[in-house]
Amino acid sequence: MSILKIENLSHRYSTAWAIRDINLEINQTGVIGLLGSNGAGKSTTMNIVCGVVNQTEGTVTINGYDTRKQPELSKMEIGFLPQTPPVYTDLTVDEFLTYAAEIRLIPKNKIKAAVGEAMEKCQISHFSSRLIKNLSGGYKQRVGIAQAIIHKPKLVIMDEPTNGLDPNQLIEARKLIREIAQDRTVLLSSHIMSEIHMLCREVIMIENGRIIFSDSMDAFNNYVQPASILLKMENAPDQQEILQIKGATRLEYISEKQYRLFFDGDQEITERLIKASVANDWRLREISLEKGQLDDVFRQLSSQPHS
Ligand SMILES: Nc1ncnc2c1ncn2[C@@H]1O[C@H](COP(=O)(O)OP(=O)(O)OP(=O)(O)O)[C@@H](O)[C@H]1O
Repeated sequence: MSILKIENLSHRYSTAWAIRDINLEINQTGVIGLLGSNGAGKSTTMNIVCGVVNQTEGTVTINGYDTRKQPELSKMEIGFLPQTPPVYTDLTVDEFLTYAAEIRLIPKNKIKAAVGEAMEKCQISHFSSRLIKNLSGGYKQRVGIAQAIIHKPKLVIMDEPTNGLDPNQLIEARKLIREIAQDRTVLLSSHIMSEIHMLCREVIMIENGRIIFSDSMDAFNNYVQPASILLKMENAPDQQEILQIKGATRLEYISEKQYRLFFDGDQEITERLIKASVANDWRLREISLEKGQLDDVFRQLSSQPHS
C-alpha cells in the first residue's frame, strides 16, 4: 500500500487554479523533495495533504485512508511542520509537546513517554522547561519537528523547513531531517535547488501548479544539463585565452584564481580545458560542472515532457 497517493488533485482559490491535476504516489521511506519556485503550488499541495485545506477536485490517500472520507484515521498517519512552526511561544517545550500529544489523541498514560522520546530524537531534552520564546530559531524549529513526529506518523510533511536558518542551524536541521526519514517518509518543500540536492533521494518538481518532473535525484542530475563550469587555477591565464577554448561562451570572474565558464552544452569542453591547462601551465586545481539556476531548469523541464 502507498504511503501517499494523490490522484487528479486540483485546487482553486476563488477563480484562479493554484494546482492542476496533480498525480503522485510515494511508497518508500526517506526524504522526498517538492521543488518549485514561489507560488508554484507547494504549500497548497501540502496543506491539502495535511487536511488544512479542502481540495476542489481529486483525492488524497495516506496509508490507504482517504483524507476527506476518513480524516481522523488519515491524520493519525501524518505529521505536519508548516512554513511557520506552530509553536506557542509562552509555553515551555514540555508543555507544548504535551499539548501536541493530547491533540494527537495519544492515550493519557503514554503522553509522558511520547514527549520524552520526541524530545530525545530532536535533541531538545535539556530545554524541556524553557519557554519556547527564549529558544533560538534552530531550536524552535526542532520543537516544530518534535510535534510533527510525536505520534510516530508514517509520513511527515515539512513546508520549507530550512528557510531562514543560519548556516550552522542548517547543517543541524538537515542532519535531523535525515535521521527522522530513516524509518518514515519525509516530504519536504523548498524553492532552493541545492537544498533539495543535499537532502533528497527523490525529487518532484512543480511549476504553475503542475508536476513537471518526478524521479530519483540521479535521474534529475542526468536529465538537467550542466550550464557552467567552475574553474580554479593557481596560474590563471588571461581571460581571452580561456574563451578561445572551443565551446566556451562567456567567462565570469569570481576571484583571482576562480572563474565560472559558461559553455554551449558540449561536455567535452572539460577535456579541452584540462589539456590546455597542462599545455600552458595554468595549474588547474578544480574543475566542476554546475547545473543552471532554478529558473533555467524549470524552463528546460517545462519544454521537455518527462513521465
Ligand atoms: N489563500 C489564498 N487565496 C488565494 N490565492 C492563493 C492563496 N494561497 C495561495 N494562493 C495562490 O495559489 C498559488 C500557489 O500558491 P502556493 O502558496 O501553494 O505556492 P508555493 O509554491 O507554496 O509558494 P511559496 O513558496 O511562495 O509559499 C499562487 O498563485 C498563490 O498566489
